[in-house]
Amino acid sequence: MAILIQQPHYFGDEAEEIAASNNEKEMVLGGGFLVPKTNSFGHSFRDYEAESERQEGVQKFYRKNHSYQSYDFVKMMREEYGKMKRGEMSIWECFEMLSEVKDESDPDLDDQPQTHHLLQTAEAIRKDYPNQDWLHLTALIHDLGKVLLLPRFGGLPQWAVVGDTFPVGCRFDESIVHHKYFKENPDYNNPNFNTKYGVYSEKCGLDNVIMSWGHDDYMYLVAKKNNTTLPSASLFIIRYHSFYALHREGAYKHVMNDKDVENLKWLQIFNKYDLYSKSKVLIDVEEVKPYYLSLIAKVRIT
Ligand SMILES: O[C@H]1[C@H](O)[C@@H](O)[C@H](O)[C@@H](O)[C@H]1O
Ligand SMILES: [Fe+2]
Ligand SMILES: [Fe+2]
Repeated sequence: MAILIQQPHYFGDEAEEIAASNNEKEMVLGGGFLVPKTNSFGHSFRDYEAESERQEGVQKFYRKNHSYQSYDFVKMMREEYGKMKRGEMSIWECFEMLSEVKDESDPDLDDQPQTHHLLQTAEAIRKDYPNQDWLHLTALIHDLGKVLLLPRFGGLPQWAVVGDTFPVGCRFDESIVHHKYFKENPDYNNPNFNTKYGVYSEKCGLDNVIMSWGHDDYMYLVAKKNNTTLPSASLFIIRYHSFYALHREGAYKHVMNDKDVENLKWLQIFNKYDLYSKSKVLIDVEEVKPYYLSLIAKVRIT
């Protein structure tokens, strides 16, 4: 899969301005994207304690995820999957493969295929930011890394593909969902890895921080390997969209550099659409396909 697209035009302060005007819009009913109060099960979004038909499965998922995602495990996966020897395909082909993919980590989604989630995110963000076509494409592809669950990509278990992500090699922040399960992680009691900075240093930049392995980092590696010309904000969104401890809770800011701070603004905009567009309202793929194909047409397949 190759991703080569024209560099979008946007200015440093634009994210801030857009975010500010969008917040205003949210106050006005009927204008802009409205954040729903509840998910399709009638609970608040991302309520990991709420009793629901999803709760037990999600909890089991995080127990495994937090126990097995260690520094050594991630290093090994990055090395292996960085080789990119799983074949070539177009973005749309890859998108279609996600119709077979379900995400067991998500308390807000039932068993609807991931293709719906991608279209819901992309269409919601497109309505509010009609001129930022790079954001539309970013939304359409941000979860494509979940193909790792499919046999062709190694059929990885859910705990190694989905769920929130977090840095390894330093202390697991308390704000991470189901933090208690980290006690079973081999790094938890390792003095090299369980301090505030661990193997990192102040403002070293997220680029130098190793994140738990999953669909975010994989898709980022794919984009990089193909010498994508997507803007750095887009790559940042793809790579850190599951890093809720950072973009929602404000943890790990001490390792961010100035560029990260800039890109985080776009990620925080994107996150509202990624999270709150999850609903039972389905989008007609055939209707919107030509638009997304036109975006992908700016993309050269190698
Ligand atoms: O359950 C969800 C889902 O797997 C998303 O794709 C991921 O980005 C979220 O952070 C995670 O919590
Ligand atoms: Fe995701
Ligand atoms: Fe998503």
